[in-house]
Amino acid sequence: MNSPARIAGLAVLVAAIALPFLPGVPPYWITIASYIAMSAIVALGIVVLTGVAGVVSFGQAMFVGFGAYTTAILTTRYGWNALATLPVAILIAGALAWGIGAITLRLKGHYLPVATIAWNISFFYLAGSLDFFRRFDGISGIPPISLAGFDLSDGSRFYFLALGLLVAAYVLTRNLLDSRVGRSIRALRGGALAAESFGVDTGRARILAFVYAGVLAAVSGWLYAHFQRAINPTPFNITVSIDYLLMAVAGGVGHLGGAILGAGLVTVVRDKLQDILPALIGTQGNFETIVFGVVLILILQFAPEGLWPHVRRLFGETRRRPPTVLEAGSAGTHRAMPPKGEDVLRVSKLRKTFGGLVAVNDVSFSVGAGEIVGLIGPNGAGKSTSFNLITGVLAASAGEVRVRGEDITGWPARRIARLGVARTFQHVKLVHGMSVIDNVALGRHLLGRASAVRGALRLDREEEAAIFAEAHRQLARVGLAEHADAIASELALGQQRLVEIARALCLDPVLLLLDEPAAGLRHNEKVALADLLRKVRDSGVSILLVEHDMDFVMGLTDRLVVMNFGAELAQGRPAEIQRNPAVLEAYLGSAA
Ligand SMILES: Nc1ncnc2c1ncn2[C@@H]1O[C@H](COP(=O)(O)OP(=O)(O)OP(=O)(O)O)[C@@H](O)[C@H]1O
Repeated sequence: MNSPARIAGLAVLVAAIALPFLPGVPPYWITIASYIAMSAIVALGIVVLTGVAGVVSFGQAMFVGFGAYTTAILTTRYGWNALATLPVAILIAGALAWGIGAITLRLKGHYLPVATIAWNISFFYLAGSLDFFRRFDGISGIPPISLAGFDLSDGSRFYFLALGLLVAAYVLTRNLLDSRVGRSIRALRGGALAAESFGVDTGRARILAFVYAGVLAAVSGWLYAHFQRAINPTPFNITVSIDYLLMAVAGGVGHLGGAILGAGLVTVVRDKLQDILPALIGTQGNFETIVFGVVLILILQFAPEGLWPHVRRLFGETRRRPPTVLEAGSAGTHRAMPPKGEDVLRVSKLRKTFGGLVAVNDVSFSVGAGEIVGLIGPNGAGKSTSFNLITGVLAASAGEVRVRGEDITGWPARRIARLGVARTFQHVKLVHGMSVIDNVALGRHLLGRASAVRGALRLDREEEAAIFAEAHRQLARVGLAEHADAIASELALGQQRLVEIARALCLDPVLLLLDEPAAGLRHNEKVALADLLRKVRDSGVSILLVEHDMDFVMGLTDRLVVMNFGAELAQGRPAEIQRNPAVLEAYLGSAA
């Protein structure tokens, strides 16, 4: 438990607490340390938003402004106590972030960062133009934060308040990312399609990350207003937003520790350069901005992931271990399986066109309860497209898909997953930076309930224990128990396919769609996989399988559907299909 990294972290915290008590420490250092704490709170939000969720925002200073103006207006104009304005600042910033996020996060590519710039500039000029915000003169006379007669806006007391809020923000953020909702936010980068297929509302997860970052920024703004005791639009301008982003990037935008390191580094270096450069050059000017830019370019050139991974390596890697709770007892409830004979999946006249190309041409077939059906055909026959139509990844051009009698045509993937439809992908879609067991646990997203708040406050441990117990059980079923803590992308491709199967089994499916599950597996691994799939079938689960390995398919499936050029060519038992002249001609013949 007491890893060198943990001890180093505690040592930094103890040093931060001891700072004001050290003999000879000038008050100015305490002021700088307070600024670092305030900036680090904003940068922590950027780590969640940009580093984890992959949303680049150039507008975080605006949310700092929301927090600062809320408390400035409520305290100076309406006589509120400073402490009472904090929850209001959080609510207002959260609500505005939700609204802004709902509009802006629909934008793709570079339009999104550009939109955040536009919001920030608009806010700057709005605050600078409206009497309500006292224009560019700003609001002065903001009272200190006081608790039971203690002035908390003073020197080291303010520093401890800022440090306390930074520690709280750090712990809450770490807990959040380590929770069910956190996994869905972590899946946004690279794994959004797979996450949707397991019931994650990725649009909501993005907004949540945006709101969380906005709220942290507002808390920092609240502190700032009471520290400065006067505010105007300048510290909430786009240039300051860029500073916050640079802090996170220089520290390491994918790491919580990087936010604190980056905030410290940028604040101290900027401060030192402001002192040194005018003396060196002999004239006043914003030279530190130029040098600062060069230093940052060098950091990004030689440490593109920021400095944090290098610092962490000095103290040895620590990988967060998810709860290993095989002893946690119940792994959760299991879905009632459909009775034998029921059509779990019925596809009727399904059609998909891409421009002039008919990828799936009026295909009809069904999969019965507890049946393994193989969907085979030459390359480009339309198998994967059919999978994507059934699971809601693509919208059908015509036709109908029913799961257990329910017409699911046109449903989004995450809604279809709720019916117990789980899948793997032809091109493996795991969240690469996440551990194997976290990836598998994502498959159980729908069976959890814990909200972001419960996760951040660690009130979700019982549910997490059940989720991970099931994830470990399914990982052991596919023979990868010993790889639970590995990073998913470190595994061989065949093993990654097995992780996808474990993730799909975690959903407790009634219908499992496997796209080339045996590709990349060795012979004995294929035999083990076929055994597992038979057991899964025998437990009542229906399986639809796309596979090119004919020995694997013929030995495993109960029935086959053969496609060619998007159309259905034949259906029947494997032995019949092997003798079917049309199939031999179109597919097996060409393969021979
Ligand atoms: N998003 C897309 N846009 C345009 N064409 C597409 C798209 N997806 C698939 N296609 C085309 O649709 C046809 C069917 O492709 P699909 O991937 O479904 O075949 P497949 O049977 O799964 O092939 P393989 O065994 O090689 O994976 C192909 O001609 C393919 O190029």
